[in-house]
Amino acid sequence: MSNKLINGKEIGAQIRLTIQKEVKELVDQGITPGLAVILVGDDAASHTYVANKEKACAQLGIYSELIRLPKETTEVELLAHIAKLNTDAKIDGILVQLPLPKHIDEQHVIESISPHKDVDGFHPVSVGKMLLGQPTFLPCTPHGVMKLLQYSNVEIAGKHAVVVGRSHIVGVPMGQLLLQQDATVTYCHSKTPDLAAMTTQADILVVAVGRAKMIKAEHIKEGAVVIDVGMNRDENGKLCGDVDFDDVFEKVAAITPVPGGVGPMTITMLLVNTLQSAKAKVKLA
Ligand SMILES: Nc1nc2c(c(=O)[nH]1)N[C@@H](CN(C=O)c1ccc(C(=O)N[C@@H](CCC(=O)O)C(=O)O)cc1)CN2
Repeated sequence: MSNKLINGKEIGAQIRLTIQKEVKELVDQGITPGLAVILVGDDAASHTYVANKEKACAQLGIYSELIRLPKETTEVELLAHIAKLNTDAKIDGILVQLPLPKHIDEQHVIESISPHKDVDGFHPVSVGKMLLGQPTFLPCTPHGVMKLLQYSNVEIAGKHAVVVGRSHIVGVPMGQLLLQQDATVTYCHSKTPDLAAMTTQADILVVAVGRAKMIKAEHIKEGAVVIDVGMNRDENGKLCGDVDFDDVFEKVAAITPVPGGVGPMTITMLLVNTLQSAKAKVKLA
């Protein structure tokens, strides 16, 4: 494999070994970290991600509970499940798989999760603490990207990082975490008039927009590090990122592939957060 590739599977596996060891230490003290995942509806991709989360928990010795609910589930019914999990001593982390069916208010659901069990890092309390640089649950995908950069020895301080995309889940926290590591950060989005003029200034380019292969060689500065958060299907139904991998490859210093880049790190960081939550419970007791 080319040394230009930032391999999320390998880096994730290294981190998972550490988690496994720490989980065992907790279990030896009589505490088993527990994660509850709620899946509403029948989105095929969500089913895959949730199955992968369950498998990863089982491999690392984390207790997991999957609550599958039909797509007709009302918001009130969903909130009742969350209320129970909020006070369930076996559960350290609660994750509601997104996206939710349209009739359910996502933000309302996120805000109903106890901040102590918010292993997704989406609750306003977690977001506020993250912005202030205080210890909290960091959102899994941006946190995973930071780990990829760290494990790949990519220097961040003093570099120009350009984030394309401004979702609350990825783009916005991504820029903040890079800023906290002393990058100069530029956000780009659908209203940015000349995208290439911005992205060609990036030493580190993070793309999280959900549009297959939209970033081409013309958007890249020679020697840039490119992180592709996209997860799309191309015209042949093959999984691909937001970056046209083949088009940019010659120009970049390093790049994450899709699959095998950021995706596996999202699940790894969920396990990190679940462990962190279980450890915090021990400290409180
Ligand atoms: N509550 C949440 N919902 C969603 C999140 C999230 O962080 N919290 N993120 C995404 C989906 N996601 C995790 O839930 C996720 C996406 C992709 C992968 C992954 O490992 N992808 C593989 C390819 C998998 C495949 O073959 O389809 C890869 O990139 O190698 C993991 C997790 C939206 N919802």
